[in-house]
Amino acid sequence: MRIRFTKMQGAGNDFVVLDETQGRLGLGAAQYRFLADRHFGVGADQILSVRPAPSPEVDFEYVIHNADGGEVEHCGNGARCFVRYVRERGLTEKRTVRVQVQRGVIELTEADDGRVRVDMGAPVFALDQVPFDPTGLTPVPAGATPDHRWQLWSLDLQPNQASAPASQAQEAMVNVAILSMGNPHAVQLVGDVDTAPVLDHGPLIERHPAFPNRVNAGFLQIVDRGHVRLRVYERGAGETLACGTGACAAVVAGIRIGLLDHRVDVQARGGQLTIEWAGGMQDHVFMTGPATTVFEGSIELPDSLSNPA
Ligand SMILES: N[C@H](CCC[C@H](N)C(=O)O)C(=O)O
Repeated sequence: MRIRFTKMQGAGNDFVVLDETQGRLGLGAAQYRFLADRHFGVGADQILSVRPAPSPEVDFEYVIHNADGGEVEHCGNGARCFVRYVRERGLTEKRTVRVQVQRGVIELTEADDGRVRVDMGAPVFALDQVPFDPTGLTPVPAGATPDHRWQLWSLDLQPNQASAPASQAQEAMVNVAILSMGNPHAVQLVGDVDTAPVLDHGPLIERHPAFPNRVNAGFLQIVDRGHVRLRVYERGAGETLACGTGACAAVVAGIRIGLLDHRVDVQARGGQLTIEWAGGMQDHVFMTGPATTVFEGSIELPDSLSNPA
């Protein structure tokens, strides 16, 4: 089957976007993995599907699959590309678009300067909704350091000696803040993102048994109360050049710990995002950033992929 696609990126987080407004393509995990494959397919961190509104309250449905083929609840950088896509293709004239995602409804607005502002919804801190199972884990004592005003958890990163190469088989204890932006995040403070063990510890955190649905692992460097640097080892995709929900989770964690103001510029490896959160448990998080169409194309999906994965 040959399908058409649009390649897009938001701060370097890249996507294959599929127009399913005229009907479903009926793709499965193996076909999403193929599209995301940077050698045999198109190459992307996530695959975004644009679908018709499932109810009169919204304008579209937005479905996200990670590079590993798994469907996920939310994608912030993808949301900005979504609104750029539907406006560029004339699928809507609206400047503010309401979109149904797995976690609920989000509002996307294309600003005059070409950036896109997304209402990312409220963060979720209830551990069972992340989900996160603290059984057997050690809570970091609140006040352990002057800036720890929020419960962090110590994770024991026992690499699987059998699979981890000797260079990576380092035991480690990391203190993480746990929250959800619709998708799960574990954020830790580091002194320098450039030297943080993102590729060593990222996979160990992603698959830590305390996260029944796995987790996105954020490495947050505080520059000052209005500026941070961030790297994210994403669930189902590995380290990406930017992670929108990860930027939201990291800034929310920094504000709750008492280290950040309510509007923060986040410098990711692929670009800059601006995150705003007033700090109330019901307050929504707002993200502003770029969205770019890179190219359009078509690709033949091998018939062998159509068999159930
Ligand atoms: N890897 C994420 C989904 C994509 C999130 C990220 N690309 C963003 O911009 O928010 C997860 O499994 O929850």
